[in-house]
Amino acid sequence: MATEFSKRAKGAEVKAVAWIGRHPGSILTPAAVTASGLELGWATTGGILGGTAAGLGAWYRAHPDTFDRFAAPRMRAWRRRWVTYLGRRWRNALIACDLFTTNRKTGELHIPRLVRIRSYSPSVDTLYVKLHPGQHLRQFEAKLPELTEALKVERIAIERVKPLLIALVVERSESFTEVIEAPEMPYDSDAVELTSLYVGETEYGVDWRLATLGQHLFVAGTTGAGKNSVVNALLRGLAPMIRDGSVRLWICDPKQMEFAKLAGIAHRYATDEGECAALVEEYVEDMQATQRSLAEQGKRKITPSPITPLNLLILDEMGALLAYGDGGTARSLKRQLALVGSQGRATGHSMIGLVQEPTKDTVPVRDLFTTRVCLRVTSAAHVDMVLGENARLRGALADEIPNVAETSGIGYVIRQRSRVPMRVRAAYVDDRELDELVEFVRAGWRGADLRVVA
Ligand SMILES: Nc1ncnc2c1ncn2[C@@H]1O[C@H](COP(=O)(O)OP(=O)(O)OP(=O)(O)O)[C@@H](O)[C@H]1O
Repeated sequence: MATEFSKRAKGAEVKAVAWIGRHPGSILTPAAVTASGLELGWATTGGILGGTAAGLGAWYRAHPDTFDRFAAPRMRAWRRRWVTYLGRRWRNALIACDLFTTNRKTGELHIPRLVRIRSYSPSVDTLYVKLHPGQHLRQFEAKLPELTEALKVERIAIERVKPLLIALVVERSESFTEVIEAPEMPYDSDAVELTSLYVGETEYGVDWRLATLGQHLFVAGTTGAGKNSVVNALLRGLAPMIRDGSVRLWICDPKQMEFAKLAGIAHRYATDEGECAALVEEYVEDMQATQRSLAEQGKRKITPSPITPLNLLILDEMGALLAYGDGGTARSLKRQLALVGSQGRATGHSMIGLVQEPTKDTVPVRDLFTTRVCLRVTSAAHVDMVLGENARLRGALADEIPNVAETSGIGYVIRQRSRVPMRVRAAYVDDRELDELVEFVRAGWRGADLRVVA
């Protein structure tokens, strides 16, 4: 560095010019407003500014989807940059945490600079930070608890982007502090919306809904993360259709814990590895029979009814089924699941796969699933394995969810259109509400051919 040879620090005017070079908007925006005021008149300029604000307001009200996708993240990032992390606050936090270097000759402090802020969601910001030579990600890692307090945020995670560039993923606040109540069960099958079933809430304070028809759902989360609550919330929403035989449950339950309650209302229910393999085989045969029947009738897809039901295959402990079994069974299971993944959507054969830990055995099949949910996991690497590349960098801090009961059911999904992670919480279905579901279904049971394999 040139400054190593001189005791003088860079001039303030040089720093100011460099700063303006990095933030051209800070000069160009006021300059454009002034030029417009002088050229077009102040009334016209006020009108343009007011019109822009009114336009944004109208967009916000009329089209929440596109506004939240395009405008909100940019406006939020801008506000965070200039209001929340502006100058002194950032500088003081890094000095307090000892995260700077000092020029030995001039005594000048080199504070890592915030080069970019992305604010994909209301509760998470990603801060791209340029390090100075001599600094390393490890120093930041060691100081994360102090930095979290200094910036007054909930949690910070860290990623290396490239040499001398790191990203701090800052979770500003916890969106979910209360347990979300189990959804009501609709009474009539007609009231069930198969493409939009209530599962819980999102960090935006709106319903978190998932489709079952035409979709395959993958839920990852360590033990106690609340995987079952995602499934049970969906099943409560489907209750009348299960009762009427328009939805059939095929359950592989090696653990025989919570889903054991559902054995009595399942079309097929299996526990050990051999039975599960037989169940999946039968499920695939059912799918192929439906394919033939659709071809004969010249139809492209089914409309769920007791004659052509939606068949929901629930695989608990998918990792155990795919990894620990004898090689031959696991291989055949993978082949069958690949068939369901690629062909089941038109025939009304949907899968829900639950895994405790994404491993090399579960990762290949993961791509068969159209919707993926990552609840609390034990390793940072698991997040991208479940949700896709850079999901953690964009704010999916599923490995940072504290390992306490109060966080069960909290996780992340990728928003379909923007590919940005969204923090969600599943509603909690307790034992009594699960019993209620079973009773409701059994009371008016019209599901044909009830047979428990276990
Ligand atoms: N959505 C939720 N909201 C609040 N608490 C929940 C939620 N889901 C689960 N819990 C709590 O967490 C506990 C563990 O949940 P659950 O057994 O569903 O986890 P899991 O991920 O299925 O674990 P495992 O893989 O061991 O079965 C539950 O007994 C309950 O107390």
